[in-house]
Amino acid sequence: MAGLEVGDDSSAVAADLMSLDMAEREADPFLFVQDGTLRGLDGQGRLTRPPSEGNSPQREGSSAVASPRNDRMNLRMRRGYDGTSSSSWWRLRAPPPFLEVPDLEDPSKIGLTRFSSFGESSLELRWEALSMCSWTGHGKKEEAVQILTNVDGAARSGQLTCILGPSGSGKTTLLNVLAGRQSSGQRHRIRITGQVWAAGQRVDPRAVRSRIAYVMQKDEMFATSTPREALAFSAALRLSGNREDRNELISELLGSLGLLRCADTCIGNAVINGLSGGQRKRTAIGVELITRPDIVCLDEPTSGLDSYAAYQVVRVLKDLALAGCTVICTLHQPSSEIFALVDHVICLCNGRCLWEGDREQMGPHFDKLGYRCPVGFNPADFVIFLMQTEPREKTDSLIGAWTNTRAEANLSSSSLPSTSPAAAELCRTPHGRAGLSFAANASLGPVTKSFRKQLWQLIKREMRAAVRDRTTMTVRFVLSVVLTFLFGLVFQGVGRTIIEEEEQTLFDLQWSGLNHDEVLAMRKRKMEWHFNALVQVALVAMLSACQPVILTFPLERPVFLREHSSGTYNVLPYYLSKMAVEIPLVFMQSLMTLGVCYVVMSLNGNFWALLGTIVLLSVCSVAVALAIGCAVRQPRETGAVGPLVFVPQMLFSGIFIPVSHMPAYLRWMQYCSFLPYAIKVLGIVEFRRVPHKEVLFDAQDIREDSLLVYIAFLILLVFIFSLMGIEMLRRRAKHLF
Ligand SMILES: Nc1ncnc2c1ncn2[C@@H]1O[C@H](COP(=O)(O)OP(=O)(O)OP(=O)(O)O)[C@@H](O)[C@H]1O
Repeated sequence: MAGLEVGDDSSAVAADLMSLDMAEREADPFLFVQDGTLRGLDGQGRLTRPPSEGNSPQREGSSAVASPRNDRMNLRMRRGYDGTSSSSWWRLRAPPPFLEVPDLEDPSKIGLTRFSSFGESSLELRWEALSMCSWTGHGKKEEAVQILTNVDGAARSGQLTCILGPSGSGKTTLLNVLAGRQSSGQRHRIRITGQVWAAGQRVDPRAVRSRIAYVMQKDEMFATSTPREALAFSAALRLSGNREDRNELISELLGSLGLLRCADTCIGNAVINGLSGGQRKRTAIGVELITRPDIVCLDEPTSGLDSYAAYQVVRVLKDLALAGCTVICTLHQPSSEIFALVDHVICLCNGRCLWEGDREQMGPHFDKLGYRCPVGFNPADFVIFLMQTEPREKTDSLIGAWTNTRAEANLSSSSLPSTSPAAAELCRTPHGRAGLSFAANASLGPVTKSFRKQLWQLIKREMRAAVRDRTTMTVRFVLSVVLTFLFGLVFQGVGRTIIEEEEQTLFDLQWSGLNHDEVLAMRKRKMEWHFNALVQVALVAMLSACQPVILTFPLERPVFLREHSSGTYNVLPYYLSKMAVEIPLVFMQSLMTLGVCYVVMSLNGNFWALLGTIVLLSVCSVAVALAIGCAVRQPRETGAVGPLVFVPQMLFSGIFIPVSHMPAYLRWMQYCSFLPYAIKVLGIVEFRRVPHKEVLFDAQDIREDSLLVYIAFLILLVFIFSLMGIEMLRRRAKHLF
């Protein structure tokens, strides 16, 4: 933004404004002075917020109103600078354009104004002798892999702590353990030992992880949501308080993260155009910051970003730390600018701590050990390079030297944390800026919302995604239309022919030169064609219902896992929301498919009964597709496993060979196949009025009196596949952390 320069004739005012700076800019995100320039007026040019109350008694009740006039502006400040309460007007030079939105994208101009609602937590996180061991292989081949060995360290509030180290040194593992996101135990074949202390008390990070925000390396978010919607979703499900307070917090976060300009742009992904990498990362951070956590852990927040975008992200983290949070992140290769923002460094090498301390101390420490960082070199690069290029014995001796230094320091220190076994509640003490500027939001605390609220928020998001995701919507309906027309034209009028022929007497047909057996054989053949037409309708319904789920669910699953791990919602409402949005969509698809086929193929059965069957079949197909998406280890496997499940459905549909003619040991598979049941129901509805239908029914193993059993089986399979999906999703979520 263009600032307001204090004119030469207003040097006294400049001095006043400069003195105003320190207190004001901390209290009011829209007012601070930098290099003699008043910055941060709102878009209307009004300074609407009073300066901080309580910081300075003589400023109580003061206010400022600014208005542009030509290239100058008048700033009137009603305040008691000199103990009086007089009103004064000062002329300030205002370079055009004056009415400009604050440039929150520029970190240098935001500085201390960010995260004003984050109160100071004065929380120190310490860890001692953290070790993690994992077992791989089985039996004689079982092997223990030591991933972390006796790692000590600390991270303080108000500081940006960075875990540095080469690839595979254990940075992510350490961060996961500290954030309570590392599973352990017999089942996971992982053992974690050591102690973690927060605010002077021993804690199990897993028990307090709702107070620890964790931003994963990959930005897993709904591509069709905007940053504002993503934050609103997170706030609606994770915060108490009323909507106004939540909206205020969201606006503050969007501003603090520099996302105001793109707040209403889709986040996007590889397929959908959207935010830049840096904006996406800042959105991911914002989603986790919504609960205003005490501790924020970020895994490689700069990976995949260009140097400036990476700088912007780390600048945000620095401001978050300055606002009072304990911020810990892993960094792979920080640039000099980024490294200059870091306060505290933990160097990991082969799962062990090589050094830990304030950034300024890093150079002198290695210098003392004979490793001087050349002038102009990035110290972070220098140390990482050192860890990778020095022989193992050297790095081991460096680690040993650091361990000894630390042990000596510990012996001489009497400030060891208390050993109370009770898990400390990681709670923020609202004082300082938090109390001043965001008192209204004190009511916003992290909560778990009711099942109904979770379901409603999830359905809203799913519906938005379904409408906005044009590609999937196109695939959904174009696939149905193309296949429907193709099959419709191939089987054109198949239903009418059979009825017309039924109306002819056998006698009439025999006049055409055919004998009785030939007439019956011809009728049977035509009935089979008619039946095959129904099978094709069912196939179109089944494939067009499962395809969009197979396309989109694998991409969404990591989002679910992230949100579930942060306690945003549970498995059941998530699954039900997917079903709740899919059912109306498959209903429309089925209506379109059957509507066209009914007319073009001249089908005879009751339209609504046929439609009901097609919808039930489609829902079953969706449930199976979801179950596959939940079951596979990697989302991309869905595409390979899908055909394995859907192709055998056709085998048991009776078009190729009746089930009764299949080998006995394969026949059980028909009970797991939903397509044959749907086809049998369709057959019964469609051929109800057709004479000699028994011939077809016998060939296809269809029993007219079992209609309700077939329908019940279909409904049962929907439930079974849904339960399987829910259970597998639950296991996946449990296995993650
Ligand atoms: N659950 C596990 N079982 C076995 N080995 C593991 C497990 N988790 C991590 N490791 C191993 O521990 C080492 C450290 O992994 P980690 O992901 O923490 O490294 P990193 O420093 O974050 O690497 P990068 O910078 O490449 O992400 C690696 O060799 C990894 O293969």
